[in-house]
Amino acid sequence: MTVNIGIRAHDIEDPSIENVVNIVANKGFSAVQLALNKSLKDINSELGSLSPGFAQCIRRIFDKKDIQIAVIGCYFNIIHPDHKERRKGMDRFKEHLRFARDFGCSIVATETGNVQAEIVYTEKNFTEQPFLEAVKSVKELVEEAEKFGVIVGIEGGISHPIHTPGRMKRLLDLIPSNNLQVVYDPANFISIDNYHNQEAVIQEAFDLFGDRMVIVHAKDFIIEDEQIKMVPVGQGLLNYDTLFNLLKKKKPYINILMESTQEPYIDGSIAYLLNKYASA
Ligand SMILES: O=C(CO)[C@@H](O)[C@@H](O)COP(=O)(O)O
Repeated sequence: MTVNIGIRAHDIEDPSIENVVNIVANKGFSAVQLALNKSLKDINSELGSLSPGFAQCIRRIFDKKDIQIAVIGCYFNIIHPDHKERRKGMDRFKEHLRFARDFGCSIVATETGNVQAEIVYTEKNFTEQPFLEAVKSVKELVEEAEKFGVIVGIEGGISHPIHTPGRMKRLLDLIPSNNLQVVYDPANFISIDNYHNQEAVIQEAFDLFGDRMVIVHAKDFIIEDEQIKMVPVGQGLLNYDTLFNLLKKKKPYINILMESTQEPYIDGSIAYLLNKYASA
């Protein structure tokens, strides 16, 4: 079975988007996660700047090399303590939703923010209030997505209110819309307390929201100074055998997008993923 391996575009360090697309294609990737403000640094993509023409221009660059824009990354703090900042982020994300189709893409993604302005690990994120604020923000984004027939992709992680598979399931149940789906990053649900049982955490994610996974992020982790440290794919402890055994059955051809993996590790990480997927 073909495996759809891609990469986060700004992990390819080149100021020219044309060069980035060439590199992505030459490495055999099929798709990217594209963050406009990170991959198009010399083009204004701030709020109010997008248009079908903008999107089609970018889309044509990727189409030339048959590279899919699988997801548009528009990560922001959806529960930012400064409500002006939060509103700016909400409006910018909604603008991305309006023009996603013109990029040839159906998914715009974000994580669920932080009680602090900066995204840091704090258990204050795990209380009920930040969760309910995250639900309120996601609900508003999903209402916009429903108007344009596109998808809000929510990614979980331990530095956010949606920090466990259980919390992700609660969010999905509280916003019963098919315009809300999951960007599943298994490494993001790994903590210093659960990494010994990572297989159970991965299994729980598939049990609770496997059918709602639309993108998978591939990275890896090690334990350093009693902390989780993200490392390039294949250089850590993430159990890709467990992950791919479940994924291959549940979600054939899903986009698996490498993250936190830059040169000189990219080719080695691709080979690792292809080998693990083939043997799953
Ligand atoms: O997993 C994570 C971060 O935990 C990523 O998906 C997230 O970094 C993507 O955001 P960026 O577009 O790289 O800012």
